[in-house]
Amino acid sequence: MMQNSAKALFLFFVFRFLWYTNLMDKKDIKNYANNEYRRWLEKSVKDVQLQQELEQLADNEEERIDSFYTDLQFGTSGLRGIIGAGTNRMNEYVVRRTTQGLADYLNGHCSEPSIVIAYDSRKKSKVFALETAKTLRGNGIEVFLFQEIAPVSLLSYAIGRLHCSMGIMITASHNPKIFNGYKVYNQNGYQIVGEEADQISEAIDQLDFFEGIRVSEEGIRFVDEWVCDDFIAKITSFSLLSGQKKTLSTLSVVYSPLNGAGNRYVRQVLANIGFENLTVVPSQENPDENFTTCPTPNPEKITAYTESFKVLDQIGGDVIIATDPDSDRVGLCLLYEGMKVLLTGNQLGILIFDYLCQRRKAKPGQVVIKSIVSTPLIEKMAEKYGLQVINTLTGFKYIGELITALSNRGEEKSYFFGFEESNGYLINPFIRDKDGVSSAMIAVEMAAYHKAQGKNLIERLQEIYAEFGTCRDKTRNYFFEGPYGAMAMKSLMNHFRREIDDSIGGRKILKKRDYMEETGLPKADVVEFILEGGARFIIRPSGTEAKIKVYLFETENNTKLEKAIEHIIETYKEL
Ligand SMILES: O=P(O)(O)OC[C@H]1O[C@H](O)[C@H](O)[C@@H](O)[C@@H]1O
Repeated sequence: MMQNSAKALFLFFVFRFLWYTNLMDKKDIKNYANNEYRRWLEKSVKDVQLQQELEQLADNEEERIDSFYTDLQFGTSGLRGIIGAGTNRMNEYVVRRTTQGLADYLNGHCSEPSIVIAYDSRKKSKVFALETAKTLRGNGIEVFLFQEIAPVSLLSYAIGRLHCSMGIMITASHNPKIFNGYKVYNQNGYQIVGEEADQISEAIDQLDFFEGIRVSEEGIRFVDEWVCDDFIAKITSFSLLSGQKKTLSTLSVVYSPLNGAGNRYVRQVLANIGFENLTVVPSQENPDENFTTCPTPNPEKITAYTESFKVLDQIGGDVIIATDPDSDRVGLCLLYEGMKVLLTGNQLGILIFDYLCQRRKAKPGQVVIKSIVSTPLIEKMAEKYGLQVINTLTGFKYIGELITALSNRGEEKSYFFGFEESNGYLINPFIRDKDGVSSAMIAVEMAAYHKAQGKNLIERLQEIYAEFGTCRDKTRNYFFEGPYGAMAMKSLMNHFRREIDDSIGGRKILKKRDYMEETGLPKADVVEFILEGGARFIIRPSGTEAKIKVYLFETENNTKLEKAIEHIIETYKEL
């Protein structure tokens, strides 16, 4: 007879096959989830807390199904899920199983593996970091654990400085407080991709949540303070205005770390370059796992700036800078003609790129790396300076991968800038993920530099549009939650892939690119449309949240196209 865990594993693979081939119906999903739920109830009799959480799901079918219909999978940026009981949730069991799989992989590939672990200010981040550390120790892996919350970029940096084989960051980045997550970095400091990610996922899939996990509390080492100081000094060294107090003093900045890890680092770096007019938003200065005053701590969203606006109104000031809880994203708002304007991630990317081109002599042939969903205006700007642009799929890990390839060829110096429309920037290749700390520094310098010349950032942006052509960008998000939402998203993507060919929103389709076919990039569930009149849009399911994302690029404001796309999407929501 098949052992229980082997049987569960077998059923899981059958389920996974049916799910991916879209052969499951709602009844299958329900049955699978309910079986798994019952198994968790049986297996966790000794865990009082888990039993209580599971009992709460007994009368809540929707939540129960969503918690158990699948396992959390590595997406754009690691595992990410709602905190709670279940295979599709972030909890101690999921964290230990993931870590055990990672340990199995690493022990099979490395002779003396070591891992550095960081975490942000979220609910359970420290608990999950400790569980991760114990599971690694149980597998004989050397562990360095940060003693305090740390930005993603510091983790990426620490991997190299401590000569580790990998790094793990416990965070759900900019998501609301109910989420947490688990990002895995390789020895080069970027998040796992391709075959390595597949092999790690396979190692995890082999495991049960309750058996075969080895833990030990012995021998966890902490990361020394010098690593943090070293990181701050390194970032300071990339300043392009350091010590130019006359220019820097023209600007007044309000900064919000959005209750996350950026506070200490952004402040220190700005102090180091001699920037003094900084006011930190008091209610968002210290860690707050509830994100009480910024329920969605995402610098892409105007609502993340509500508290900053109050401070700006009190003290005056020119610019607001915000970094998200793991401090890999940065956003910028400014006062323009009496209004508070939030720059899009693309606009901020364009401005930083422009500033770097002006201040750091670009050498022809140097490389700018951006995702396919980030503004194409960069290509026109790059042409002027003789820079080469490389496009990647969404996920800064692909930018990290390309930088590493450059570095392996001894061409690291040819890296100029990397960016994604989702407010992710990297001005120097010393780390391999987007960095909110150095980006905050450069954004402040850039605003001061233009202000000293009598210009604000909107005026500079208009000059850029005048030179290279206007490119309006809009990113729209459409949420499809739960297992049936995931099925609807699959059908919706198939609709755009197969049914939309001639025109949309009154615009003729000139070219359509399906990234599931050969494009030179890894296959991905993305479809791109190039339309007459210079418009273009891309549609894809998010790899970090349960939503469809549409990225529009147009020369003029065209709501007809947006409405037509939206109409199709809304139809699928009702399925
Ligand atoms: O569009 P998504 O799959 O949700 O990803 C949006 C962004 O999420 C995270 O911030 C990743 O680190 C980025 O690389 C990615 O661009």
